[in-house]
Amino acid sequence: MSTSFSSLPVVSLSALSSSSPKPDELAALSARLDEVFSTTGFVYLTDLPLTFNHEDVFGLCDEFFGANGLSLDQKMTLAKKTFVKTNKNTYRGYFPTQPGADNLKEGFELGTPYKKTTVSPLTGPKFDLTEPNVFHLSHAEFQTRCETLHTQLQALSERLLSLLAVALGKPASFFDHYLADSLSTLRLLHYPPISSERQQELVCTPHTDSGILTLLHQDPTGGLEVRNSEDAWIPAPYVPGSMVVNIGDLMAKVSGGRWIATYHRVRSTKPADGEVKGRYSVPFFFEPGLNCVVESVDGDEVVYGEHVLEKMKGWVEFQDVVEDVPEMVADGRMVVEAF
Ligand SMILES: O=C(O)CCC(=O)C(=O)O
Ligand SMILES: [Fe+2]
Repeated sequence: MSTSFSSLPVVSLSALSSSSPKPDELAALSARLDEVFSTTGFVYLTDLPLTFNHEDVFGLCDEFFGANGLSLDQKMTLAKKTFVKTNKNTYRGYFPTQPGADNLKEGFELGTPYKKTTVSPLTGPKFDLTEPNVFHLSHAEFQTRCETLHTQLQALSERLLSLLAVALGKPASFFDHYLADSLSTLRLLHYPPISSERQQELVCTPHTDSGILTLLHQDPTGGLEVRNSEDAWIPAPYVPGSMVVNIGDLMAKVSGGRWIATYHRVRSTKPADGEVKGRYSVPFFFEPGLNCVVESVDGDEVVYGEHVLEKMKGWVEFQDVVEDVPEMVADGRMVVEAF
């Protein structure tokens, strides 16, 4: 049950760093994650089993969006089809800031770096959620680092999921079928500094995340806020060395409402004098494969690809391309509504 928390809990993952983790430490970690996801839905995780520190992660943002990063023309060669009709990529790649939009951010998204061999019968070639990643030609080494970070965050998600399975009283392997052909997305985000003529309070409007788990790196700028059970917005400031991890809508349903998909938002912070960078954040959205049957503890089920296509109809960056979706998921939509 959501509580009137006034700060986010901090949980150490040091138990995962050992090559042979102690069973009692893993059991304690599983119980602690269950507790925080049942009460706040959000947690800072520290002692992360990643080879990337914050400097490495935000270095990727700087290489893409920073003063010495890609020009707007270069970024637009990677833009999704909604923004550049002649581009082929619909799901992965760049999205620019939208004039007049509530969410004032640009982003670059990549998926699991696997080589796909078949087109999904669910979406067909016209709208392909398993399309390859796109990178700028001069970015070979950047590509390797982005894809390695994706792989490490996927591996960490897998370990968190097995701890969460145990918390639900299921075998540690309960969520393993989520891992086949996973659609997980790594998103590099840049919130440009707000110009004085556009004093906008919110740069990312209140929402819950739609999927399973989100693992977020945020830079020291601050501005992330999380809503408690009394509808108060609680600041979630930068904690060095941590990631903010939260439950998505689908995982809340999988757990039968035991875990909470908590509303969150980002407020603009006043730029320091001479500040031109803005804010960087890097969410990793753990997502199952397109054909994965996601079953809740109450026995409801949905095919993940149908869930995500349904959600995309409400997302601004897919408005053009999702026109084709109703025919493609005609049967699946009924299942989604039931779930
Ligand atoms: O930028 C952030 O700190 C949060 C971003 C977010 O909530 C999202 O992309 O879903
Ligand atoms: Fe979010």
